[in-house]
Amino acid sequence: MTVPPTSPSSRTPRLVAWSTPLRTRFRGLDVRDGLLVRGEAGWAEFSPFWEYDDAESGAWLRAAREAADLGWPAPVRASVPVNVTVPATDPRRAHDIVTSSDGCRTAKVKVAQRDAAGVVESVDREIARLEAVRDALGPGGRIRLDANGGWELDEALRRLPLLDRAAGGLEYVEQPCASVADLATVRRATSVLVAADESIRRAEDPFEVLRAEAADVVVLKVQPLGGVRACLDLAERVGLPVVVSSALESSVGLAAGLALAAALPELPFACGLATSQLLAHDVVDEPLLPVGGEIAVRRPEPSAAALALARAEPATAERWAERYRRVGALLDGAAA
Ligand SMILES: O=C(O)CCC(=O)C1=CC=C[C@@H](O)[C@@H]1C(=O)O
Ligand SMILES: [Mg+2]
Repeated sequence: MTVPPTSPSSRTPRLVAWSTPLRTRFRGLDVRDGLLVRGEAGWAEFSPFWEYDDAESGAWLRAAREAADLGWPAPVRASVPVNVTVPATDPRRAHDIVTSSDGCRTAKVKVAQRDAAGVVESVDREIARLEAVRDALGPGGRIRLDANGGWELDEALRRLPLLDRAAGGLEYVEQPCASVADLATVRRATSVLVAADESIRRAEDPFEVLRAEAADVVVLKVQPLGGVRACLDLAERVGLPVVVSSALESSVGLAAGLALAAALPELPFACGLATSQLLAHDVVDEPLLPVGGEIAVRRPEPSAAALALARAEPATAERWAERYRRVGALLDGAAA
């Protein structure tokens, strides 16, 4: 599909909408979709989750324009260690996901998932998942949790010691509670390190986490934070160890996360960039997947053959083109 340019910064964009089933349900999604945008510097991805409004999607478009129009700063490393991502699934499936992760030595396990009625998953199920993941990883692997802010403070304080024990030691817990104040309390009251994700990428003021001494680690995602350069700048100003994570993109979007991880001066933790493993189809011939637990830094291009399986239906493509135009108009209006 070819559409007229929406802004002077993207003169001859070509837009292709993609869509794929997920191999395992993840953050309530069974399907992931997005838009690929071609600019003078290469292909970019614009894929805010559908529940994000146009204002919040502006940062995602800034990231796409950076990729399409400018490209990224030079890498300082040729490959990036990554974690396998384990959705809130049953122990057998969790075990399989880890053993088929091509050598990942770190697993990030989703916890605190709520069902359609809003009831949080039982700690017994979480324990069973962690035991399966530890069994699959062996004693040397690392396990981190991601609660997506889903626990109340008292739940986090009650569950974390149990989950720490079931995992045979946790590397850290990502966003155990929603508020910065609760993150700070969890950090003070337990021995488990705390990583901030939503408190950075969806916050009015990402530095509140610093002032409250609420985190040991920050998770940075290129699209929600407005691009690779914006993330490098934030990392420098925050001064805490950074984990680069995906927003469940296709390999075209993952390449931006890889570029960020490759350009950071220090990279002490495995990054959450192995999420092409969760997609049934990707948009490139050779997706950005780990080999021996690391992803080689490169920027793959979408291919007609891959898109034959991953192209969105016309109605979905039209929704994406519309959204891209609306968010672009909002950004350009705000800049004028
Ligand atoms: O960090 C990873 O292992 C994979 C990425 C990941 O977990 C996420 C991707 C997209 C949306 C988020 O809900 C989720 C996260 O919270 O980190
Ligand atoms: Mg997270």
